This record gives sequence, structure tokens and C-alpha cells, in this order.
Amino acid sequence: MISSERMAAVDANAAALGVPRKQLMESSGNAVAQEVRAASDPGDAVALVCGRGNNGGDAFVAARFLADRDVTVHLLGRPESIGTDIARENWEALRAAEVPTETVADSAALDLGSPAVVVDAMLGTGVSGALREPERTAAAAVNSLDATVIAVDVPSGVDADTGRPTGGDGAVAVEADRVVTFHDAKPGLDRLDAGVTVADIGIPAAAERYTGPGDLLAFGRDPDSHKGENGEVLVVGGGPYTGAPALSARAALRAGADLVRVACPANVADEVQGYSADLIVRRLPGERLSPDHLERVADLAADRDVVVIGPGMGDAAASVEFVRRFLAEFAGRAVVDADALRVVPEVDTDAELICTPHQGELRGMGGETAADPTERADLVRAFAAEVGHTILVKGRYDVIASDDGERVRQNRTGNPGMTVGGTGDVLAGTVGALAAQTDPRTAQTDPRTARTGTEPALTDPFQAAAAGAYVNGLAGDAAAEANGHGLVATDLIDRLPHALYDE
Ligand SMILES: NC(=O)C1=CN([C@@H]2O[C@H](COP(=O)(O)OP(=O)(O)OC[C@H]3O[C@@H](n4cnc5c(N)ncnc54)[C@H](O)[C@@H]3O)[C@@H](O)[C@H]2O)[C@@H](O)CC1
Ligand SMILES: [K+]
Repeated sequence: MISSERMAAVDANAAALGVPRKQLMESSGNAVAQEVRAASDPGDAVALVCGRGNNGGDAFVAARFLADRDVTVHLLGRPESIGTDIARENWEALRAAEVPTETVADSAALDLGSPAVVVDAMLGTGVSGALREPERTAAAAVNSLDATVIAVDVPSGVDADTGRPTGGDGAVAVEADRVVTFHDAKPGLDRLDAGVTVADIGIPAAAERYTGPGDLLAFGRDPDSHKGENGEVLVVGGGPYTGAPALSARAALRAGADLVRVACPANVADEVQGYSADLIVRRLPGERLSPDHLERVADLAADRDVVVIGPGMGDAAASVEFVRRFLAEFAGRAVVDADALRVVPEVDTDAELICTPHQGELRGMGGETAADPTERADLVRAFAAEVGHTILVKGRYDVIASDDGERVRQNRTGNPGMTVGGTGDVLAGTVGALAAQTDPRTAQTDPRTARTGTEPALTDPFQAAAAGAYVNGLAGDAAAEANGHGLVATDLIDRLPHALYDE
């Protein structure tokens, strides 16, 4: 089962692996043609009703595979308004091949005849809101025919995630007899009164297993966003060490957080501030974190979007006790790193945690690891479900598992030069910044959320961890290109914006 959002990510990851969308479209179209063939006989009339997006493009391809049927391709709208290059290229290929085509300028003029099969390729996952004209009239025309209706990917006007009409209950949508959907089943299709075929279109398993550029889609920055929407981060750490909290904080800024504060023991506050004028430093009395600081840190954390806790805090009993008590009371979202990690398995907290251990820290938490990547992924997944928090285990291949153990992903970016000190602090800050952002796809432009008036939600913590691992590794690879194995953690920080936004 796959959501349309995840499908879009996997599609982008496939393209990065060398399997571009046009190639997938060829497979989709072929799969649709096979379904048409199964529902008709040679010489039968087949009407393909096509929209101007890639859903229509799939049907342009299908028409090429149906030479022994009496096909007519009906394009809703002018050919110039076809919205994607790959759909247009396939339209032009049809014209060149002299496949009969009709362009429907006025929906009242749509005449589908009496075909044995109608292919509904008006709208797929790109639909938003109620069907507009000419699609609305065309959908009604399709529904009124006495023909087998085969929908491409999803019946037009149906939300693939919910199975409900995109225009709200009762709104017009195509009533399909069969749906040919691609790559994996969609949750909404099960709720329809239609037979569903899931067609393998050649998306490599690696596009799902590994992180890729698709994992960054949830973090596209809205140029109109206001300060705050990109998140605020509070880093809590330092004492025995000064560099670690500063690295996390600077990484959080570079990864797009609007405001980053560091709460650290007073003895290192000047040094932390000295690393960067961009940081706001809050000093806590003394030389290490201790339960004396609970109230102050809880106050600072109250209206911060995400807390990054642990970098450079050391393992003094008082500091570990501070973390235990802080997390027991905290109900927000936190990235937990370094010596704070050991507290996680035993603490009873309402907080949503993203833990970022390396293999040794994972074992210290009671988790297991294995040399075989698949076995390791399964172990991390089981451990995440056991502790009930998102886990990102750093390694040659990072493993990220969701808090319910349902989702797991591996990350292959990064290089051996990144074993240098501080890269883990950079990762924690990066994940913190990504976890503090609101998901631009849930903003008001989404008619589903606009209708209910919900506020944009914070990004999914699992997705923030996966994307953080991916860009941290990309930044590390860019740093290694410049500095070889002599790379240092600060080299990564400067390369984060490029890794995040210029892919
Ligand atoms: N991995 C993938 O995601 C793949 C997707 N493919 C196909 O691509 C489809 C998605 O393509 P697109 O993203 O181009 O989107 P669609 O083709 O589903 O729809 C986009 C078009 O619909 C219009 N539109 C949106 N809402 C409308 C409404 N309510 N009334 C009338 N018009 C409306 C838009 O202006 C745009 O022209 C999938 O459903 C699938 O069929 C396949 O080609 C292969 C792989
Ligand atoms: K469709």
C-alpha cells in the first residue's frame, strides 16, 4: 500500500537512479493496453478519454500498443495545453503514427460513440478539488455508456488515498469497472466497487529502500513563508565540550531553521557564542547540565518547535538525570543524541523523540545491530517499535525506522571521511531543523486541508530523520570532493543548503 505523497517521492528517487518518468510512462501505458486487450476482442472500438497531464500521457502510450483495436484518442483541451513534456512527446508520437485522435474543445461536443471499452485517463493523482469542465461533463458521459470502463491509475475525480470524490461526497467522479494502478496498491482504491490491477512499471526496489531526492519533497521551501514557519530549534548540551552544541546549532540554521537557541552551561557559553554571531545563547549556571536547570530549560523549550538534546553534554550522573527528568515532563518534539540517548528506553514520556545513535550508542540503549543490511534494518525497526520513537542509526548505511516500526529506510550517501568528530552533531542539528518545519504540502493550497481549515502540520519525524541523513551524507560527499579525507564537520555545515535546496 502506498500513499500518493510517497509515490511521488519514490518516482523522484527512481529518476535519480536512472529510471526517468518517461520510461515509467511507457510501462504504465503498456499495462493499460494489456488490461484493455483482456476486456475486448480484436477490432473492437476503444475510446481513450485523456486529460492534459501525465495520466493522459499513460493513455497516449496505451493507444500505441493497441494497433489491433479500433482506437480513438479523445484529448480534452487543446494539444498546446498539454502540461508535461513527456505527455506532449507521447501525443506527438501518436499523431506521427496516424493513430486517430480528436481534440475536444467543448465538452458538449464530446461524442464517444458506443465503444466496447472506455479508458478513463482524464485525471490521476494530480487532481485537486471537484472536477472542472470539460472533465466533469466527460465523466458523466463515460458513466452513461454501456461499456467496460478501465481507469488509469485511479478513476478521475477520486482521491487515491481515501477513495472519496475529490469534490466532496456526492460530487461527480468516474465510475470504473476496473482500475490499473501502478507500482503498488493505493489505500482508496480498495474502497471502490471496481477490480484493481497493480501493474509493475519497473520502479526499482532501491527507489523505496534507499533515501533519495524524493525524500526532500516534503521540505520544499515556500518563497512566501513567514518567519517561524520554517521552525525554531533549541539545542541543549555542552559543558564538558563546547564544539558539539555549536555544530548542531549552526547545522540547524543552515538546514533552514529560522531561529536557533543554545542552552548550555555558563562555563562554555562564551565559547559557543564565539563560534557564531548567528546563535542566541542562553547560559545555565555551572559547568554541566543538572536537574537545577530543569525549570529554565522547560521554559525555553515551551514554545520552541524542536529541542535537540545531548550534544557535548557528557555522561555525568547529574546531567543524565537532568535529561531523564526533562524528557519525563516534555511533551513536544526532540532529537536525542550522544549521552542523552541512554535515557530513552527507560523514560516514560509524551514527547515525540527522534534518536540518532551510532552503532555503539544503539547497543548502549539495548538495541542490536548486524552486518547484513537487511537484517540490520529489521533489527532497528523492531527496536524503534519497542521504544516507540523514531530511530536513525548512523553507519556506512544509515538505517531510519519509524516509531511504530512500520517504515524503514536506508541511506547510502556519505563517505568514510565522515568518521571525523562532529559530523554526528551536524546530523542532529540538521534533523532538528527539518523536524521543526511545517510540511508545505499540507498548507492552504491543498483543498483537502483548506476545506477543514487545519493548520499546516509539522513534517513527519520519520521523514525528517530520513531526509536529514540523506542531506548530511550529500554535504559530506561534497566536502570530501573538496577536501578528501581531510574533511571536517564544519565543511558539511556550509554545504547543507546546497544539498537541501539545489538537488
Ligand atoms: N510514479 C508516478 O507518479 C507515475 C505517474 N504516472 C501517471 O501520472 C499521473 C499523475 O500525473 P500528473 O501529476 O501530471 O497529474 P494528472 O494527470 O493526474 O492531472 C494533472 C492535470 O489535471 C488538471 N487538474 C487538476 N485538478 C483538476 C480538476 N479538479 N478538474 C480538472 N482538471 C484538473 C491540472 O491542471 C493538470 O493539467 C498518475 O496518476 C499516473 O497516471 C505514470 O505515468 C507513471 C509513473
Ligand atoms: K484516471
